[in-house]
Amino acid sequence: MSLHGIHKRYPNGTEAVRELSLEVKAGELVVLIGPSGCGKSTVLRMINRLIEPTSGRIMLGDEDVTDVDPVRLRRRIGYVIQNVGLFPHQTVRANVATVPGLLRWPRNRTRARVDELLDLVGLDAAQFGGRYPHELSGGQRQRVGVARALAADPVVLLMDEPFSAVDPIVRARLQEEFLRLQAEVRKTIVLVTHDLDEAVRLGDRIAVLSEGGRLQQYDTPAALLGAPATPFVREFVGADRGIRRLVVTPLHRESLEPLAGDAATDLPTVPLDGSAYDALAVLLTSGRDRLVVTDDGRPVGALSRQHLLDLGRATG
Ligand SMILES: Nc1ncnc2c1ncn2[C@@H]1O[C@H](COP(=O)(O)OP(=O)(O)OP(=O)(O)O)[C@@H](O)[C@H]1O
Repeated sequence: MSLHGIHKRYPNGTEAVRELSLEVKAGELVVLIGPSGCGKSTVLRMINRLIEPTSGRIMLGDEDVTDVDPVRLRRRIGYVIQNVGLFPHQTVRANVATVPGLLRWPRNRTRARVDELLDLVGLDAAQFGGRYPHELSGGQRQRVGVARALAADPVVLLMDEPFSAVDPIVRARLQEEFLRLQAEVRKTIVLVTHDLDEAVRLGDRIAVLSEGGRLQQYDTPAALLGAPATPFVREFVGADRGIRRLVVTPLHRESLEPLAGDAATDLPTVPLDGSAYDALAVLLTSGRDRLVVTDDGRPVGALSRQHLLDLGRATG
């Protein structure tokens, strides 16, 4: 999908997006981030034409979305928003079945798809399928929202602050689950957030926008944190970017310290396929100074708190 010089001027004269071009590769998760009012939601809603661009083109494959009937377009583009927007008087199953219903799928195909999706987002269909939204927790509602957006196998998924209405612990879990889900479905996703940690954790690439939808940098999380392209980005990613960079720093076998008898102790462990940030989190929550790194359950090396903090400094 690609945006070509899109521009939005609202009737009151606000230039929400002056001119933005962006290419999103198939199967890639791109995060739009920037200060409040910089035009993130406007960009997202132009993609599914809840808002009409004043000028510019948005291409989905080789089709210009401004040539497509907006209602049909929205059936091909999943949309997840902050407070989910589930239909309150419909059950979980009926909510997830919304788009297949509009597309007039046969009943048994819809039913199978709904059960498959509830399973995919970690909700037991037998237990939750018949409930109404008010009978769910915030995190469960959010999962139903994601299942509903994926129901008709959309080409693109748009997500506007999808995890911000839940508390930080639930949010972290939803983010984890969502990463696993995305590894399975590999959708082209554009996600808006104002949370840099979320952007770094979820994004394949991050687009940092400043006022008027101006693109300051479009890069991988590691590149963005390691080499901010403009003073605006440097300011935006902030002084603690060394710590944030740990999120995208893998635990290389070569960077571990030798075990030296640690394996026989009760030190906390972290798997080798975790990040340096996971390791630091384990240390900080356990209050220990050292941990053991495991591969397939077997100890392969150790890491000290100091070593991890040095890693953050060296890469920041
Ligand atoms: N319907 C509208 N009419 C006029 N101006 C609008 C309208 N919607 C948004 N704006 C203005 O357009 C600009 C961009 O708004 P937008 O909601 O896209 O920003 P955002 O980056 O998503 O903000 P936030 O992070 O606060 O949600 C803001 O200055 C906003 O006041």
